[in-house]
Amino acid sequence: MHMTQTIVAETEADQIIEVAGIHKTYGNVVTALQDINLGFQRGELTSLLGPSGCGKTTLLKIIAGLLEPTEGEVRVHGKPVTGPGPERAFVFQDFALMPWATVIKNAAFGLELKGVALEEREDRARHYINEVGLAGFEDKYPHELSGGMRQRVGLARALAVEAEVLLMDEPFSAVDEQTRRKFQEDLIRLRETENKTFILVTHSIEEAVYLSDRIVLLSPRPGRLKQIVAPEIDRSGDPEAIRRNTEYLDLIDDIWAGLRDYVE
Ligand SMILES: Nc1ncnc2c1ncn2[C@@H]1O[C@H](COP(=O)(O)OP(=O)(O)OP(=O)(O)O)[C@@H](O)[C@H]1O
Repeated sequence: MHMTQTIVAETEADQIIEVAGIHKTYGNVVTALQDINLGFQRGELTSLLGPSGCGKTTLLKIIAGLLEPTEGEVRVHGKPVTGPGPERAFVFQDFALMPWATVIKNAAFGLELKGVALEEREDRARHYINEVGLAGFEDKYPHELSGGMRQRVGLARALAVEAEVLLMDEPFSAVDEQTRRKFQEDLIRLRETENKTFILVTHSIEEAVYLSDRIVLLSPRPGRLKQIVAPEIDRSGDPEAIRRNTEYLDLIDDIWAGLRDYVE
């Protein structure tokens, strides 16, 4: 009895985001999401996975407060979301960097908006530029960087404002395979060192299994919760060894078998 109470208390304390009874209809015609109920814990990386058009991006934008649900609500620390907030940072797929500003200025931009003084914001931005593996590129401009590097600047910007929740829409889609792998490894490390809550949309089963504490599988439109999978993969070793790990490969097969019904 005592133990049960303790567990409940811890769960509530660590739950940052609650998605309650979300429905989303676009223009009274397209039902994108139906009856979505989910909780997100501190320090956990969740992937939203499902067939094209099932509402993954819609759900992410509703959590971000960029889109209003037709029914239901999202609560952050128990408070209903009415728009974007400082505890949630959306890392845009198209990077949303200012082309005329250097990496450090771009990374510090969120802090500038918050009114943080120049020296402090550049110190913090520098710290996160380092964290995302861009040390030495502080004075470069976006056009001098590769797609993957620009994406890292976006991530550094989100980390610098000290948002608790990082929302990423297909963060690895626009980069080559090598960059993608490196970025995935960095994200696993960041999740451990920063204790942030990551919610990301992906199309890749491999990526979801490789990165996630939890995978939320959505059904085809209207997107409903199909299954929640919690991969128990030991990620402490060599990243290449993880990709050959039988548990990792079996789980990919299982999820693929479940999704296959929809795509065939
Ligand atoms: N602004 C909009 N107006 C009307 N319909 C929309 C709008 N945005 C999205 N939709 C529709 O809602 C459904 C869900 O879209 P959403 O982009 O959330 O799916 P997704 O799972 O992220 O798709 P994908 O994997 O292809 O990126 C789709 O059928 C899409 O066409």
